[in-house]
Amino acid sequence: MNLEQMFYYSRVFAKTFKRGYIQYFLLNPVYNVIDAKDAELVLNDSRILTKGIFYTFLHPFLKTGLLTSTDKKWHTRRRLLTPAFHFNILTQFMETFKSESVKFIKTLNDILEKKDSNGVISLSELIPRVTLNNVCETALGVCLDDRLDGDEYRQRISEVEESLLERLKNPLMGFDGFYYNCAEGKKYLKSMEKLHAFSSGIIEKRRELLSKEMEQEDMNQNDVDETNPYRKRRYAMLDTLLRAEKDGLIDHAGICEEVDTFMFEGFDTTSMNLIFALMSLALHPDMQKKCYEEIQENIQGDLASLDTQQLNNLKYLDCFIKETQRVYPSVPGIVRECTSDIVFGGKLLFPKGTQINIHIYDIHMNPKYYDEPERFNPERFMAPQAEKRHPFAFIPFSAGQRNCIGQKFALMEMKTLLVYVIKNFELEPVTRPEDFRFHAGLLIRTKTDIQVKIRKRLVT
Ligand code: HEM
Repeated sequence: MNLEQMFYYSRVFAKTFKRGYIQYFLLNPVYNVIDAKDAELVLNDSRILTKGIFYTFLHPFLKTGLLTSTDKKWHTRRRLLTPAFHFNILTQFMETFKSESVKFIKTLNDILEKKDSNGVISLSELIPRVTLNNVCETALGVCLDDRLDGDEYRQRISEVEESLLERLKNPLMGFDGFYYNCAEGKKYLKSMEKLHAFSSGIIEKRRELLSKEMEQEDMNQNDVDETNPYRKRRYAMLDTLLRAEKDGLIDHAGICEEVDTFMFEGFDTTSMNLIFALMSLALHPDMQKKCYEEIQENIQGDLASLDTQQLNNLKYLDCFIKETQRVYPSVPGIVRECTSDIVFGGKLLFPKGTQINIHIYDIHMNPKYYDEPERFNPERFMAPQAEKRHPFAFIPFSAGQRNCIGQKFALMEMKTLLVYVIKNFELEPVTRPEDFRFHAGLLIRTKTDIQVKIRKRLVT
């Protein structure tokens, strides 16, 4: 079975079985969750915080950073890193999100000015550059340049994903002994070297910048939060880790695994979400118009003073992004493993080793929670419809203790870019959902290049 068929048959199973169903992977039972009630039981259960076997395939790349670690290590790291995503820190990132958006608008204008331009742009090519720059400049505090080539990094990430997908296609490849002796496994380890060299370059650069900054500031006097002088000041993600290293709370290897994790989790997820949001805006001119009018109503003047409060006032845009995440969830499924025998609701026994595959995609497409689930309709996220819905029927960022630590970051970043694009351009469709098929993988993927046509917006 190829990866497109794998994606397709998972959907067929969901429609056929309606509640959960069981399969086997590498001799372990896999319980497939396609209902919000079951997802709630699993995601809220503190006995099931360990990630599934599939995540061990990522260990040579991410080692055991926040995404892949478990037990005490995960708790300690999550506690250490949570303050780095506090609202006060995120608001400081607005300036970067805005300047990256300005650069993106300039790129689009340059494309339009080219003599033979027909205004068609490849979102799949352009958007990942913006999101990788954003995560590097904010969470990691480093600008990409010739020494740190973002295009090369993205190329290596695609190779890693391809090698990992080979393991999904062929059950024999699931066994480490077999995989790492095959050409595919060797290629995977080779790509690792380049990726790790890239993240080490980032850490080295930030270490240099930080020590200069620390020399300049009087730590004892300035190391407090202005809003509460009794609390320690918060730092962005990599600075938090470098400071924790000084206090002996993490070592260099630990910092490397977290930087790899945040780069991997932080840019492609947001890219896919933005790509499908822009495609959906192009496909639905009426919704695009509503977003534009809302922006005009709430954000007067130019966008230089755009702030988080103004973004929060854009209620329709928020629903539009949610609907994009429902129909095109960047992470279509997540897997947990039972590390002991677990009984659910007094009747369902999951033996130790059971993999629990939570199909976010199928939960979002479940007609029990969404009328005409295939129809793209942002209004379904407005009150009172949204309030009546099961809270686990919409889980693009997962939920419970191991939910996405970067969700507020991602939403702020996406809203900022969308406001800039909608204010400056009108979008027309080029790629339509019927032109592509998804394939199974870590993220929602299609082989088709996703394109839209842009036209400069005439201010009326
Ligand atoms: C639209 C964008 C995003 C989506 C849809 C998304 C989705 C998710 C999901 C579903 C998970 C759970 C994964 C699992 O259990 O296997 C997750 C975890 C995680 N995400 Fe995100 N994510 C996004 C953006 C980000 C960003 C921008 C960052 C960092 C800057 C980030 C960092 C992480 C990390 C570190 C974890 C692991 C958390 C833990 O296990 O404690 N994500 N994300």
